[in-house]
Amino acid sequence: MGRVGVLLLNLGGPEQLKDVRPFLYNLFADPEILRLPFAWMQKPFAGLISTMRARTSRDNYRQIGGGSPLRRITEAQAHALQDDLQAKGCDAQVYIGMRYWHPFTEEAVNRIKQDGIEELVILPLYPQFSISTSGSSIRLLEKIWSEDPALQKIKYTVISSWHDRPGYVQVMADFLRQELDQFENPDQTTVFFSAHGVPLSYVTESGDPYQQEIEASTQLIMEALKRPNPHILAYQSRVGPMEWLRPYTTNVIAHLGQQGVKDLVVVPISFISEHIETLQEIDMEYRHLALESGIENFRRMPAVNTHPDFIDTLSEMVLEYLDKPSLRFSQVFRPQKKIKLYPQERWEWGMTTTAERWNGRFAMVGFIALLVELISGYGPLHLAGLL
Ligand SMILES: C=CC1=C(C)c2cc3[nH]c(cc4nc(cc5[nH]c(cc1n2)c(C)c5CCC(=O)O)C(CCC(=O)O)=C4C)c(C)c3C=C
Ligand SMILES: [Fe+2]
Repeated sequence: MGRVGVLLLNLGGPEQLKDVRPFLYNLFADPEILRLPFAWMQKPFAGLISTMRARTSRDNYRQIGGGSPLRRITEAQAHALQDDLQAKGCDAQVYIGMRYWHPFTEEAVNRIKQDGIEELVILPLYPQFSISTSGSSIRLLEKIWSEDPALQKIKYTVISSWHDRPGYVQVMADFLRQELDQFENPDQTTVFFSAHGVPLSYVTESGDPYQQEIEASTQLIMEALKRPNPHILAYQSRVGPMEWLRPYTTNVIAHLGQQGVKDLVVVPISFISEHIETLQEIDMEYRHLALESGIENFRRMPAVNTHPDFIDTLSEMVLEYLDKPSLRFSQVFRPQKKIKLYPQERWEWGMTTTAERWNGRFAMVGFIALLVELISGYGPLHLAGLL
């Protein structure tokens, strides 16, 4: 076996309040997160939306100490995984590649190259695959690989999804059981699985397997729990005006309260590390909503973070994939079709409907450009980095 590397992929999070806007810009500049009909719109829109969201987002990060703990936890996971692999006889180097903040994926790939890694296991730290998370990171790697012949010499494999790995399911069930045992009536407590949402069209139009994988994980965890608790699944963290996967966590919590549910344990199903969605959204916003709605005992299951059983699952997975035939970037799920936001049109001269429509669009672009400048103090060309 040549020099082995493991590349952990994650989203990244702002470490300080001043990082929030540029972090949001990176996130919204990704077409896998925010889909626009024309590529040239992406950067100006990312500038606009990141500026508009920055204040709310900063307030939320302020409430959890002024930044995301994601980097610290992912680094601790990487160290623990490296030690565990070593203990199992595999001398691997573990790297972290974040999609939207430091340490960026590009930095990790440079280190992998410098270290002369010959065999690489690529492991997204999202148990369930989504176009917007693992998919986006893998697309980026595919692009970096296609531009660098030195990388093409590395034997790599991708673990694109691990939502049904028995070790992951078991550790989630064990964590849930421990949390339930804190209640007076553990078997009657309602188990509330809360997953990060995605826009509905990702699933219905692009075939994102995310919802199906979330539902499968939920089912498997309940089976491994071997308890009779009522359980429900909902989706949190909706951003923007589009419809996202339903039901929404906020609606379900309020409804359960109205129905007389008193004991509720929230399981953050799509997260394996603590971050803003667990520490602020669930622990603060949803707790407040639950108590207001009549729920008396509200607890949240902690994320598995660096628990030895979880790290053991990760290292077993890495060792297994080193022995398997490799999964190439091109074999990872791709959207079945790009969402068409605008119908295809054929140009006609004269005062036709098509001309009217295009006039309207150009006027809208001009209006948005004006708004961008008013809100951010920079023109769209500045935000796009062209001036
Ligand atoms: C399974 C995990 C995640 C999915 C699916 C996902 C999709 C998704 N997210 C946004 C928008 C935002 N996400 C933000 C932060 C954030 N999201 C995830 C995970 C998933 N996102 C993580 C791990 C984080 C980082 C958290 C941290 O601690 O810093 C944010 C920024 C925070 C905020 O302002 O709320 C946004 C915005 C979209 C649009 C989307 C699917 C298309
Ligand atoms: Fe997100």
